[in-house]
Amino acid sequence: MMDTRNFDAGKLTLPELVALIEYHNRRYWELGEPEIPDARYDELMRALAGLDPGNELLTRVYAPAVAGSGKVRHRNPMLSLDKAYSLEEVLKWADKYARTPDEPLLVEPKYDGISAGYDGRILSTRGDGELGENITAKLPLIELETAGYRGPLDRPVRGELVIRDDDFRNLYSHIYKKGGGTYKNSRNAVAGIMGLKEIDEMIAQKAKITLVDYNMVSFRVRLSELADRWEGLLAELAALPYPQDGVVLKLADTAYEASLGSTAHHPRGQIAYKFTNIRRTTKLLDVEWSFGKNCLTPVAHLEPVEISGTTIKRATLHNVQNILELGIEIGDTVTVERAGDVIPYIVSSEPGAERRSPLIENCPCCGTGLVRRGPELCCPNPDCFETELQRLAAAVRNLGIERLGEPTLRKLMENSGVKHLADLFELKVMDILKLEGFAAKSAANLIEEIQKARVVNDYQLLAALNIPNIGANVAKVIFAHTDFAGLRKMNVEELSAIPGIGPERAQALVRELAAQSEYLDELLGAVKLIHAAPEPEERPTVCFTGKMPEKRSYYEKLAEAHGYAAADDVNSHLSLLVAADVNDTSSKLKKAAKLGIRIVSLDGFLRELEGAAAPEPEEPPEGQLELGL
Ligand SMILES: NC(=O)c1ccc[n+]([C@@H]2O[C@H](COP(=O)([O-])OP(=O)(O)OC[C@H]3O[C@@H](n4cnc5c(N)ncnc54)[C@H](O)[C@@H]3O)[C@@H](O)[C@H]2O)c1
Ligand SMILES: [Zn+2]
Repeated sequence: MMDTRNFDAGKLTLPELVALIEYHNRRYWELGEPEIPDARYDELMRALAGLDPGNELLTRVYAPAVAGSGKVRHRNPMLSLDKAYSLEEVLKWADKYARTPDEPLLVEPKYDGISAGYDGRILSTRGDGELGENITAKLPLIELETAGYRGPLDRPVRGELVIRDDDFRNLYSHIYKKGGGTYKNSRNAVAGIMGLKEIDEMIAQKAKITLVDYNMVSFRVRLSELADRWEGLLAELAALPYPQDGVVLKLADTAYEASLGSTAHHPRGQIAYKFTNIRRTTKLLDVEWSFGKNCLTPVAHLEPVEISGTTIKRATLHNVQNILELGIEIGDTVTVERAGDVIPYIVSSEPGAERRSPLIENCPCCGTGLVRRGPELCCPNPDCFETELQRLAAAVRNLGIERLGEPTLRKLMENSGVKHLADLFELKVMDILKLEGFAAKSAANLIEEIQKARVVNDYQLLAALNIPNIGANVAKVIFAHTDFAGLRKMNVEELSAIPGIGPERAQALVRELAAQSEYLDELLGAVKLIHAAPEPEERPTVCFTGKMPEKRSYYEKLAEAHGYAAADDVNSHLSLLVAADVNDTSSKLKKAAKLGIRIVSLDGFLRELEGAAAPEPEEPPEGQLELGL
């Protein structure tokens, strides 16, 4: 294979171009790990268009793999967009179709996620443009945003599935995907989450996905004004809290736009201006290992470089595995990406003339030999000061104690013998006054804040134990099934049976609850616990019977996501029996009929969950469903 990164697109032969494009398609769409910036990829596409205008690679529409329940045929194809990389190219496109210099145009954000359509009943992805993937089951996790509305997906719409920048910062940038590593950007995270088969995994990953209507933000501009307003429009769009990789321009006269028709690849009356400056190359000056609550995170120090208006000096390298995979060393030339609001990160590297390894063997704090845990490098010393500080700071955040940041915690640990959360509750105003920078009033306020946190939700306290992958949301799921005393008695098997927990979390919980048992006793003695989670019995119960297209557990989790409790047996307390085949003669069906329990078909139940009162669809050919958009 030729060099896949350093090529001169204009000098490649046709077979070389095709091979390179196919290679990068695979990296981008199947692996979610592009090796080159989009603009470089599009250089290849342009070269191909020059050499072989009829090549089918030019018109093929791709989509990331998602876990759906079947194919959906779009009534109107969902196409891609033609691309431009400069204002000149945009103006050239507009001049071609404008009927007068004042032709009205719409300027919209180019949302960077997965294209999807909802017809009021079925949610599907773009897929290859004609056949999409049915992802209706994921509806409960998706919120619609359109002009003046944010809420459940309750109307037909075509738009982009994205993770809002604020949600990404809060939820996803720290989440580890299956098999290690974090989601590097919002687009990868949407694709990753939508690729999960089990809805409980999505819930456990706190999936929060927004379907933005393409029309939600749309500036109307005359062609004659476009050049003058261009920079201002870009700035205004960039300030919106959505991941974007460009700007979409459309002819505003929809009838005229439609009359121009489409190529097999894109509508003629629309074009995407793609940002090209989200990736820059610079030099890796050093790697600093910063402490986290469990492990060390490598942070790259860079020769300052400007990316879309911001000077970047640091970028995350995620973890040691990522460093090894990138083959990165200090002194290398690195490509840095800053997409949306995400912490800048390094995409690739080229060896520098003088290079040295960024890896370390001993803890920079306590000198203990570091160990690998999955993709991470961790200090195994339970008394390592910096690690303890991070764990305490995380616990303080979980309890929502205000005014107690890392610098103050550091001083408290250094001067007042504080080690754990429980020690904080023992602090007196005098202890705070001893620290530099505290007056009587602020010391008293801080103590008051700390004391307030003694009344605490059980899920906050569990999250404060810093057990890997057991955050507040997962803890809430657990306490919907048990309380703290119950939890401490549960074994791996019982815990794994809780939807959304699974064997790995269950093992970590059992191991850590035992390891931290003494500390936990002390902590429980110091706080007043609130058990606010709903009792499972209060929820309507549902039982499933018969052979279903997906695993039974899948439907149970879906039901649970809608507030049902799943039941294994039919008894008089059951609210609902869902049958794959209502005409079956299973004992569950007979029993339910005898007890007068409501029985519904699986399809009927799924529709109830979606809240759509649409009539039973006619059986479509080859299991394909028609999408009415
Ligand atoms: N870097 C790589 O190695 C590599 C490899 C393959 C593909 N790619 C990138 O993927 C692109 C091809 O993907 P694509 O065909 O999905 O194109 P695209 O995603 O760049 O643009 C088309 C899509 O934009 C979306 N869109 C967002 N906002 C919109 C709005 N306001 N109005 C209408 N549509 C809107 C729609 O989903 C539409 O299908 C290439 O141009 C390239 O940039 C990169
Ligand atoms: Zn250490």
